[in-house]
Amino acid sequence: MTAPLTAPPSGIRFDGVQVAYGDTVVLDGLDLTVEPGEFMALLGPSGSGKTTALRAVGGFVTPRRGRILIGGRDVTDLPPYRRGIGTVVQNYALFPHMKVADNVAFGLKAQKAPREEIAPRVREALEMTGMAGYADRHPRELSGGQQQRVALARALAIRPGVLLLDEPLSALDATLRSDMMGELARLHRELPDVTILYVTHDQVEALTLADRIAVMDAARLQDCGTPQELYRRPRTAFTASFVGTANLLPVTVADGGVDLAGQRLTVPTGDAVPGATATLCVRPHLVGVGAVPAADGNTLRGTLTGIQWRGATHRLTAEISGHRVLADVRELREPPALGAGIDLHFAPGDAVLVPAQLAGGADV
Ligand SMILES: Nc1ncnc2c1ncn2[C@@H]1O[C@H](COP(=O)(O)OP(=O)(O)OP(=O)(O)O)[C@@H](O)[C@H]1O
Repeated sequence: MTAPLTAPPSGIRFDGVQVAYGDTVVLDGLDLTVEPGEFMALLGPSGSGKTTALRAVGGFVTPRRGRILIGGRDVTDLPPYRRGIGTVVQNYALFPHMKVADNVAFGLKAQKAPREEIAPRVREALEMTGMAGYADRHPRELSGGQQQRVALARALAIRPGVLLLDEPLSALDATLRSDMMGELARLHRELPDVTILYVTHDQVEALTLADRIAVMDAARLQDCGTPQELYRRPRTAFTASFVGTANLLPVTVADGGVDLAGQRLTVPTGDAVPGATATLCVRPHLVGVGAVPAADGNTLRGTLTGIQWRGATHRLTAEISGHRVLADVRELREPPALGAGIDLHFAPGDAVLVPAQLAGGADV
């Protein structure tokens, strides 16, 4: 009987980490703490520095400045194999000439694990990933999803304190991806001491799986919080549009609200200074159709410019004072005609004011 897959709890700390290639800084002073056992997603557009951050933890790139700590220990100068890390990348990177069991045993052998421990730990890792029946196959005899499970088993076999996952689902089709998301959520529950750093540009994966999301853009950390915090209370227009869909409207702060193209809207303004420009963020599913009394919310008058039937919902696009506003509403029995006047409304508490961004508009 082998001990279950466990690892000493070890969080990750990025301490002012800067990575550059030649003159180009691709990770700029990253400060971020991933708590022991936490599932942290690094979310951001292509080229934002997510993979570089992950590779810095793995020891595959060397920071020009700053330190990386794992479990409180400075590992910046340690080679990858001495960091106690399991890694899974997008295209599996299995050895094609080796059987599944040998692929999974690879890290254990490299670590010079005692011979008698290898077979049981390979079995255990294959069981955890639902691949126990495939030990004698070659990777080419497996589907993409199965190969990805083997790659996960290989990473888990060394009982890592930290698991690095770089776009592990992006090569899979939609159904498999959804199944694998369920599997990863289960593994996270079953391995509560393993700290997971998960790189993705897919907000659904990040929102579904992560305990917290670090939002990256242009080599910098833009925001970090729980999925709910980032979705409900984004701190920047970038976060609002990258984590979920957002209506982003350019406004001027006024007393007790904001002005949108001359119309006063009642919204919480926090410590924003009257007269300052800002961006108002309202999620499309929090926008309703019809006018409401001023005491109940804000009414926006405009013209319907688009209507999309999405099964259970309709997505309406309206032009309001020259700005595009989306409303996701329950399927309408009698949808209004394109070009017709339309009133939309939202509750003051459903709007969030963020610093002004240059280009407004919803991101679909
Ligand atoms: N070995 C390298 N040499 C030079 N530039 C590199 C190298 N690796 C990455 N870069 C550059 O660093 C920047 C950040 O790359 P990185 O892979 O971290 O981004 P990413 O957010 O993970 O993007 P993606 O989602 O496309 O993988 C990019 O502009 C990329 O072109």
